[in-house]
Amino acid sequence: MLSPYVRKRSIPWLHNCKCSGFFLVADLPVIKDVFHTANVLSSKWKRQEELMYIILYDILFGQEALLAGDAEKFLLQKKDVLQAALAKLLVRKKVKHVSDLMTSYKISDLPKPRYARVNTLKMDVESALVELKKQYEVCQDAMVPDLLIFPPRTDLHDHHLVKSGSVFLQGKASSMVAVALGPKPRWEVIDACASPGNKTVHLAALMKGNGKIIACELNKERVKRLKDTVELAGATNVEVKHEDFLNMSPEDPAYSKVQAILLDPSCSGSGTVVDRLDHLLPSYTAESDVNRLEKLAAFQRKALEHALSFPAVERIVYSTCSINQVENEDVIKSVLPLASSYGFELTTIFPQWPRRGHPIFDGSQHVLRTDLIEDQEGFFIALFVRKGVSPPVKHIRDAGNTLRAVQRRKRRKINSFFLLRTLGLFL
Ligand SMILES: C[S@@+](CC[C@H](N)C(=O)[O-])C[C@H]1O[C@@H](n2cnc3c(N)ncnc32)[C@H](O)[C@@H]1O
Repeated sequence: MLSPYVRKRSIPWLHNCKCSGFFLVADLPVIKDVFHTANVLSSKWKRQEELMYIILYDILFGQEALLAGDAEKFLLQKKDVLQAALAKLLVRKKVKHVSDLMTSYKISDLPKPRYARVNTLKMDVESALVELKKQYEVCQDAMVPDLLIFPPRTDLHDHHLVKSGSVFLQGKASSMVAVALGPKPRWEVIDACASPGNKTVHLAALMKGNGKIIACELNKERVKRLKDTVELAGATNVEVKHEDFLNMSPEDPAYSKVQAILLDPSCSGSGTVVDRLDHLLPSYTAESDVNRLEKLAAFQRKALEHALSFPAVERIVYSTCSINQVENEDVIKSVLPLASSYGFELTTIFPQWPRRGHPIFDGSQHVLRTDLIEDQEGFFIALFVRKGVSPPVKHIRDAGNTLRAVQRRKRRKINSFFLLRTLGLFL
């Protein structure tokens, strides 16, 4: 059953929620500040923090008549102090009405929701919702259909659906990548830098377990992790390869039917919270950071150019969990001429998403960014779609061979001419 404070408020992530009612989260900073200012909670009541929040909400803004238990009685006795604290808060935030209080809080102050993706290879979204609603307040994301949104701080780690691989704990930005690629069920797809495999198994689910996914991973230890994820997800259409993606030849007949590539290469991870502590490491220097970024960007560019050269590929999605332009827009900009020569164009993904790429090249609005603070992860996603016809690799090779043969014949003719002339001189 939903709690009495269920309401949908005008905060960004709830706009992405398919359901109509939701939690109090938008009011939570106000409630917390009132408690902090009033300083009325003994340690006994502090241990029941969440309950206190609900009751205080009802005392200040809700249905006081419904309050009956001990905790309610305790807070009702403190009503004057709590109302005075609220009045102080209005003065401090320089607003007149309680309704204006919310807007005085920065979005980054608001608690953030949790996400989990339903592995549709094992369970459909409806059944997952029914099962999870027994314990949690949950709704479906409006942009990524197999993604579920939970209230902040929901802990699903030990839930049986997570342990059995029916639900994966995957963030929204990360879940947008495979959806952006949009593979069809019978396609052949390469996941170029695959481990730990969250996007690999998402691809498998989107392809309904059909077709084939070649999941490539360079690092031996991480190959094991990838295999575990694939097994947990029950993704039987995945072939795991311990290989350097750059060594997978586009001319190899084994890849002649590959229609899509997901390229999520190693990156600085600056869009994830953990990486923001990098600068505290003893080895950190600004210079080492620049060198590291340059090396990463060089690899990312090379890998993207390599992906573009597969002859039958129609769609390539490039993503990073980095907020650095050098790993994102700069990489895309640098491959645009090559992409265009192969017939690829950047194509808009999730047009309803407001945060687009930095405007450093024509078409930067096609790519998207997610914000580290507001969206919890700083991701970058770009999609190339082949619109024109590119000469298959074999033809490029044949054309190259023909050119070289013509040049050889020309050289032979010239040599023969000089030979004859020289001979003529002597004859
Ligand atoms: C950002 S992680 C991929 C995360 C993965 N896509 C997911 O969503 O679970 C990048 C992975 O690429 C692997 N990698 C780096 N260079 C590679 C290469 N040349 N070929 C294949 N894999 C590579 C790394 O070992 C790492 O596991």
